[in-house]
Amino acid sequence: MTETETHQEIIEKSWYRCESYGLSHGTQPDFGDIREGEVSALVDRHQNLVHTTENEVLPYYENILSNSSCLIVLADNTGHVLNTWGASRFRGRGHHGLVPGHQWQEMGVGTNAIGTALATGQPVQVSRDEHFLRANRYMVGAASPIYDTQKEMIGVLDISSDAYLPQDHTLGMVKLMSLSVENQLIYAAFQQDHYVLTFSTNISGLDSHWAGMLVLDDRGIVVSANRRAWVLLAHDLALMNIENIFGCSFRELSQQPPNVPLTLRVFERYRMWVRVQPPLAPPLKIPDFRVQEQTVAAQPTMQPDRSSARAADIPPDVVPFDRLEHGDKQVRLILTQARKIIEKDIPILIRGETGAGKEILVRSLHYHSSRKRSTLVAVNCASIPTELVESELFGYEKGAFTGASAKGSIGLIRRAHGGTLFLDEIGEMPLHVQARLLRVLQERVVVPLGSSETFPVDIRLVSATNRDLKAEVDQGQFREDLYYRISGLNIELPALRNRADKGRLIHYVYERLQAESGEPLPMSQTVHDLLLRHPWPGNMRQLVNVLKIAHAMADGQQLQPDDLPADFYDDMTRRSAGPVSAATPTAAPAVDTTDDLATTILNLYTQTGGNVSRTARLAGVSRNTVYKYVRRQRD
Ligand SMILES: Nc1ncnc2c1ncn2[C@@H]1O[C@H](COP(=O)(O)OP(=O)(O)OP(=O)(O)O)[C@@H](O)[C@H]1O
Repeated sequence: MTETETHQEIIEKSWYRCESYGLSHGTQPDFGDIREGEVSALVDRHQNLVHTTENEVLPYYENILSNSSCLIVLADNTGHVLNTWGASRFRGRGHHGLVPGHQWQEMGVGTNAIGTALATGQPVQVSRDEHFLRANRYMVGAASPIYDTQKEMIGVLDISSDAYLPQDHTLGMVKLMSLSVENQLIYAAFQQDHYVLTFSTNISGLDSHWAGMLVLDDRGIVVSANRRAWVLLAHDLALMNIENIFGCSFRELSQQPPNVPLTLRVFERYRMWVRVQPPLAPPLKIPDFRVQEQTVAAQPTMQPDRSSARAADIPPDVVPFDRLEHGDKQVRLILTQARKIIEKDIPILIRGETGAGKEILVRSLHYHSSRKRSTLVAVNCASIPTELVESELFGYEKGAFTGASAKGSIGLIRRAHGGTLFLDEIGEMPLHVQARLLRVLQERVVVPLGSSETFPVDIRLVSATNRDLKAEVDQGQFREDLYYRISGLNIELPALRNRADKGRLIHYVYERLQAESGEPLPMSQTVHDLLLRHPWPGNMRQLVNVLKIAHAMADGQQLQPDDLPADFYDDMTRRSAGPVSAATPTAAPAVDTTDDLATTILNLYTQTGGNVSRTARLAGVSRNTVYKYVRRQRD
């Protein structure tokens, strides 16, 4: 939505969308069909958000809300209701659909406050006749999205009622409540060991949810900020030094008593009231140059896990360590080794085919290490243009070269200070950059481009490659001394097709996907067999993509072979025509056993109504092979 859009335009656009979804005014709402057991798993995954709303925000509105007949609804960012509070009269109308587990996206329910706020990313009020479906026209709703510090929408807060709601008042209140949830999430994540600076144009605003909020580490670097701060300061705040914002030294600011606000000029212009709250507990270590915390309001998307870290705490891009392996002894061994080594000052080099899960492994390793509170900086050396690799990695002084930012840059290596640096596709690093990296690893200091100053760094280094680096050393394309520096522990992550736990791993990935989409879908035995037999040249990445496509194609029905994409079968045909891949000389045969193949072919043959050509195409075998197995079955 653009800022200039009127309310009427927002509603009209939403109605258009509803028409394009094939809805008509008489359509009955479709709230999705999440099963009862899954509702509690859904709520569990968002317990931080639910808890914060219930305990930190709603009590402040109790007086106002207790006299009205409205219902407060919290939904996640897919429109699933997580919880409701308030009017029992309204709540009593069981048919209204505002109950945990029901999904309020426009696609199923038409224009409505939650769904339209989700679709536009903006607060919106939808009055009775503005609902697209007649079935919803008994109510009025006002909803406002909730964002995390990465500006990702994590949920929606809504006030709905079947009685009259004063429009401005209710929309204003729900906006304020969503800001309040955002602020509370930031507080909860940082107040223990960070400085929290609040600022506002007037002194009374300091206590309101409209105040800007900056989270500072103990050097005065901004590590997080609320949405108001971005609006009020209109600046890229990440990693800025507070001195550059308020023109006042961090020492001075941090020594200011928390209950005595002061006025300062922002960017040497506007005056603001500022208050600084020191950490509740003094920091144990001195972090440096941290990027924005990923833990704030992170939305875990996985099933409850068995690991020591609670699933609800694990960010969505981290696979719990004990879910990386599901019964493959080789993988278990390398995981055990890597977990021990990451705690020592020994670099790890991971070799593995593309998409085998190298980065996922590193994220999990970092997250389960003692450095989890510090930053993991993942750099794909192949994706940075050659001429920029050096400045990106090592940083630069202001004005170090034409086109350099006026502020200078600290570079990715220093960003990982106190944490982990992951250099993916290290084989792609140009030779002159390799020499510079070697010096950093030997001397443990970074010298930015155009500078003579040295900055000490404390990093754990993990590198990854899908090339044979030893061979590259022999050919003079990779420095031998660097090779030995980065390969303290050398591990090989096997290709998916060669993993002994392939079946269980496939199921785990599928379970994650179902949990993410909130739409459970059984998988037919034939699909399961086909997945097991596939050569997976793109490994885990390809598996995830294939499953996502199949899940979308299945339309809520059991996954069938026809739901799998065409190139999935192309791979199988290619494999049956020749060796799996030249890059995997040690590859085990992709077909697990002849029995599996026979079962798959016979199942497909039955499902296609005895169509030999389709069976051959779906199974990735020749027509003769199909005849052979069918005949064998008959005899
Ligand atoms: N153990 C796992 N469990 C669930 N999903 C996984 C796992 N490993 C990998 N994936 C999925 O596969 C995708 C690719 O994994 P990842 O990026 O770690 O591969 P990679 O080996 O680093 O690839 P490349 O060599 O291309 O950089 C991930 O985004 C994730 O979706």
